[in-house]
Amino acid sequence: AQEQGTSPFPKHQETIKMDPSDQKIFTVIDYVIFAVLLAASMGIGLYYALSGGRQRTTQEFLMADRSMGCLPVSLSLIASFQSAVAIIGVPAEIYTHGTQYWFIGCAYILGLLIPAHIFIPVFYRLRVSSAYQYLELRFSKAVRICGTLTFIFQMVIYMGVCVYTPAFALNAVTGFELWGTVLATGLVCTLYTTLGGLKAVIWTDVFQTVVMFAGQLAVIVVGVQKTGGVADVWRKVWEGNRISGLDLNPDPTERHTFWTLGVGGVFLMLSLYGVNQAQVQRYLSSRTEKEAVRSCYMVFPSLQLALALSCVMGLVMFARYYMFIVCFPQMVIYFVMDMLHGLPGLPGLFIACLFSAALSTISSAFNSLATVTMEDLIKPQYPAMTEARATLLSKVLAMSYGLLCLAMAYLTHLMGDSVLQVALKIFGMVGGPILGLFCLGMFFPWANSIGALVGLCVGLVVAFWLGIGSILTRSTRPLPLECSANVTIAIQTAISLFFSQPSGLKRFYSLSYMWYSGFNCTTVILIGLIISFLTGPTKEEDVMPGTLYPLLGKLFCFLPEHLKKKLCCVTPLGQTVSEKIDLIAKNLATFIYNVFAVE
Ligand SMILES: CC(C)(CO)[C@@H](O)C(=O)NCCC(=O)O
Ligand code: NA
Repeated sequence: AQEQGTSPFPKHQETIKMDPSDQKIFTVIDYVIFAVLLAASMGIGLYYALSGGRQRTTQEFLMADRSMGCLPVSLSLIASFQSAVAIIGVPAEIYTHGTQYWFIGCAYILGLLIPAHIFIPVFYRLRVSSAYQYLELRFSKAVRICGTLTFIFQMVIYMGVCVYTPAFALNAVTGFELWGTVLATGLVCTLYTTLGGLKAVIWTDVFQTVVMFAGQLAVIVVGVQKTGGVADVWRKVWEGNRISGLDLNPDPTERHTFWTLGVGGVFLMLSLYGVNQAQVQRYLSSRTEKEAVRSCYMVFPSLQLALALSCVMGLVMFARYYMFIVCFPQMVIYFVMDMLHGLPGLPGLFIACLFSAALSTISSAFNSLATVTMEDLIKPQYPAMTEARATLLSKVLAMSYGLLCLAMAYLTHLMGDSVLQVALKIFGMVGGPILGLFCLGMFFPWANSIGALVGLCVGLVVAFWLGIGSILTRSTRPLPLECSANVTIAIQTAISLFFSQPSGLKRFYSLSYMWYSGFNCTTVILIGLIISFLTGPTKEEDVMPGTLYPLLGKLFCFLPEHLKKKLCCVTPLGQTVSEKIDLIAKNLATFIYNVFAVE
């Protein structure tokens, strides 16, 4: 064991291990608290399996009967993408690089206003059940399927990272059994998601978000006390240069600046809060459109609070261990255990906080994946399927994705330890092109189906070229694979030689990962528009009403009316036409399903 205060950190990660039985970090109360979290989540699942409509329709299982109020929806919205990755990763980031990352909070303003006033009205008024249904209404079936597959890909990798990260960090510090933890998380989550459907997912999210905040708050309060009070913490982080001013450096390769975080972050937020099925499904499960918009607004303060808590935790941690330059993610867990041991119940609360964060994210992933697989891939093929069958199948799907999640955790394990950057890179590399696809459809009436398809494909290829290139050219990282190290080195050197030759490309690869969403979104829009104009742009009259948002018309509001009409879509999207749109959408959807039923 290490001595406190003097040198808690050795150079090697393995030696930060604490033996739980040796130091008595966990008492009975801690285990009880953790068990209560799991039991309560299971209980909520069971409650919704046995009450209400008893999850006998897909409307209830996947859409929560479209009856949710704005408070549970808003807490559930922040829980979806706030996982243990953020709880561990953000303090580590603040510790190592200072508070610059905090400026991502600026991106929350536009990143939530735009979804609330552009994306939610479009999706809500079309009465879709999956965001990808929009792509079929606007473009074609092929675009819908490609969009769906891309989303599935994104969420499947992401949930592997989510379930693996807390288990790995805990294992490294407290000796918690790694695969036991992964299995427990995956199975508990699969069970309540499969039993209770979206209602259970949303209500467990509410409960878990509260636990998440409580755990972080406990660490901060105890941490500040043990490090000598607020003034002392402030003095140390100030002297340690951890309070960053606004960095206005326009260089796009600079990792974190106001521009990459505050502007690039808006695109990241749009891809998560605007078009990601997990979130769109929550908006659609709201009672009314107004409630959906209100819940989006309510995300703002909660998300700021979540960000503030994790940033402050990083600062307190710095005040405690300022003599060490870098911070491993596992160090955050070490810090927490160092602070909380000897205070029965609190270590358990923090473990519950970590798992709340993880559970609420993967449950959203399971349910949204089941939804898109059902609504976008299966139902259109078998439109005559009975409701009972469809519901059973949805449950089987939710469960299968749960098991797939365990497999993905294993894959993440092979890729080495992954934290904040990995998660945000996934959002940018796969979520960015999806965002581009929706923007292309909503804001550009000329875009056609071929343009959308080619745009998405090119966007994904460029995204992966950029993403993989950046990993391979920055080869200072230690190799994560122990087992087949030789083979890995050989392959890595070969690929990095291929990737790192021209110096212009090197600059391209070093683009800040915070720009990935914006860059990839733009690629899809540009390629989509070019291909659309080459293959014959769609006329505004031919676009299904209600699928367009007159963004260009609003941006160029100063132009004369006839020019605006010629240049861009000016179709109004008022509440008055919404019922008409509803009807057309429904008719068209029925028509499409009937066409496929005949085939
Ligand atoms: C999605 C953001 C950027 C919003 O602040 C944040 O929640 C975050 O950094 N998430 C990291 C991914 C995760 O926690 O799984
Ligand atoms: Na979460």
